Amino acid sequence: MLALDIQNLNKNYGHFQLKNVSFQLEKGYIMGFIGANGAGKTTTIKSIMNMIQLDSGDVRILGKRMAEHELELKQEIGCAFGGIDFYTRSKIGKLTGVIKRFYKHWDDDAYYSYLKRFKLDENKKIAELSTGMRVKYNLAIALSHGAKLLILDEPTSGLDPVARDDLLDIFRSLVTGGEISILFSTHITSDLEKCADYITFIENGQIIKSADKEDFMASYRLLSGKESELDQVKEKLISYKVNSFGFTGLIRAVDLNPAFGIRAATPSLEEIMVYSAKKEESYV
Ligand SMILES: Nc1ncnc2c1ncn2[C@@H]1O[C@H](COP(=O)(O)OP(=O)(O)OP(=O)(O)O)[C@@H](O)[C@H]1O
Repeated sequence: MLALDIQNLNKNYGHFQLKNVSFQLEKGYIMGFIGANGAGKTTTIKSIMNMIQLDSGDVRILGKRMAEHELELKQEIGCAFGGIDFYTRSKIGKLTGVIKRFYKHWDDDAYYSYLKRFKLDENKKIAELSTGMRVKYNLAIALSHGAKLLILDEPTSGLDPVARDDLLDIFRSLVTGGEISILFSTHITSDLEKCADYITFIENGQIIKSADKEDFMASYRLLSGKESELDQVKEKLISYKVNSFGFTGLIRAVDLNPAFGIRAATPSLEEIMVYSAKKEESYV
């Protein structure tokens, strides 16, 4: 079953357009949503949540159309945009008392067990929470109202490596039962190498690729060779850099002809992002 199925989302802001954005997330998995600043990640997430009016497109969550079942589906979604700063002077307990009234299936036992698991003290004020604790508080809220789909916009940014690792472990443990699915956007590609099952890559409002992580990585090759070898592959490269040792360039695996005999390796997600972004600039 699909936790999330989005088809042909279009939104025109004039200077920026989401163009036929489509991708699917299977229930019980983690999808990382990557793309450069301004690529359209937040706009896509807001479209999924019906927070902005789309020009066209269809969003289905857990098999139901968001347009027709928004109130019902919002009970099953936990969404966080990094920050609950309006309530900074309230204590956790007081804020939870307000939030929980919105949810039909609120489970106090689950809430207290997540507070304990995430080492959150109800008597702390929101202002006193670290960035990592705020993310965990958001998760505790989402999980206590029975959210089956977590949509998180840059949940790990601003966290130190230990707090990030801790959160990624929590993400992995949450999807283990097969009931919960997570879509999260990030710039920190190493987080995805560690924890994502699927990767969706957006660039300039268009989905470049959405695939199983291994397939995603395998669909690109990073070539390195002597500058004299560059001419035979130049046209096929997404982009390349030249330095005193030769050149390094990214190519789609389907475009690589083994007869070229140029050294090829699997690129990291970061290299895929960097070289893909470079194609919009002039070649060096
Ligand atoms: N309400 C709005 N009105 C007009 N343009 C908007 C609006 N919201 C976002 N945009 C534009 O849409 C584009 C994509 O922004 P978006 O926030 O979706 O990118 P992003 O991939 O989340 O970027 P970042 O990684 O920097 O958060 C940007 O050019 C932005 O200026």
